[in-house]
Amino acid sequence: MSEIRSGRIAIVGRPNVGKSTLLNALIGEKVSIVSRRAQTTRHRIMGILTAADAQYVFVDTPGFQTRHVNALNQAMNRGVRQALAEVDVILFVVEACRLDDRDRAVRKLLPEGCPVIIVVNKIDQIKNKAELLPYLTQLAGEAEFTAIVPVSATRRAQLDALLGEVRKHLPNDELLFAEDEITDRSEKFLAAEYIREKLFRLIGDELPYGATVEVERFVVDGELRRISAAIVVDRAGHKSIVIGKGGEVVKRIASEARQDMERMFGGPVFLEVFVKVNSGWADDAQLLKSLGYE
Ligand SMILES: Nc1nc2c(ncn2[C@@H]2O[C@H](COP(=O)(O)OP(=O)(O)OP(=O)(O)O)[C@@H](O)[C@H]2O)c(=O)[nH]1
Repeated sequence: MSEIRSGRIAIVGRPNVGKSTLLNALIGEKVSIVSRRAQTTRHRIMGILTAADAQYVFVDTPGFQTRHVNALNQAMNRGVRQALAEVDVILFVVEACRLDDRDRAVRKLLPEGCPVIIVVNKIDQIKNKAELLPYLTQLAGEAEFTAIVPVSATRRAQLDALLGEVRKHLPNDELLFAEDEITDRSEKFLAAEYIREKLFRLIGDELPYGATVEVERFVVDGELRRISAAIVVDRAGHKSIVIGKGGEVVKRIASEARQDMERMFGGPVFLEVFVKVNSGWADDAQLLKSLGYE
């Protein structure tokens, strides 16, 4: 087996060329979360693909606004270039047989010295493949690149060829992120897990059987995550155990879970935890009664 390589990859291109579709096709629908400890760049990680011989870390590029690219001032352009210069490979996505001024504006933002792979997407739309050749020749004349790879993101065609090309430019000979630093679970799922874990740790044996955690609200507000969660118990008597004297227990659960979340999500968290009695039983009893059962 060939040695493992890893590195950071940015996907850029004008709106609608298929960047999101391509990312999803490459990494699947899963969103990987990386613990704060493992974060080393100022890029946000969009997804991680760990294959047998390579780990591809896809990052977004802050400030890369191709929509208003003509209005960008020099300083902003410099910022974008700097951010892009920190990645190891850039995928510059264009649409098969289409190249306009917006593509050219994006191309101008690409930093020198970083390998650029031109990804010609949507080749499934080209009926006559002969059309592709003059287009590729035109592209080759207009942009600096290390490779051109035609693909179809929606049909998942040529993606292995693309990854093979990317791999050649990944600089590290070890994983950027170890298995235990990455999770495919959503942040919402993890939020519930953290609360559940504190609940078990702080109440332990006294924990009422059947207590569950439901995240009722998870809103990302800039850097801040606003989370409301309910600890649901079966009986009113259980509620007071979870709340504790003067709310002591639930406050501690919330505070410790919040610290874990901030570490994992890499930003401030506003966490509200309340305790709720599942009225399901009562409702069922009421229903049975109304139907004539006791
Ligand atoms: N036929 C075809 N359509 C595609 C392909 N890839 C993406 N599309 C379509 O192109 C449209 C735009 O795709 P997106 O992935 O949203 O494009 P984007 O570049 O992320 O767009 P922005 O978020 O606006 O920058 C969608 O309707 C996709 O279904 C492809 O390989 N073939």
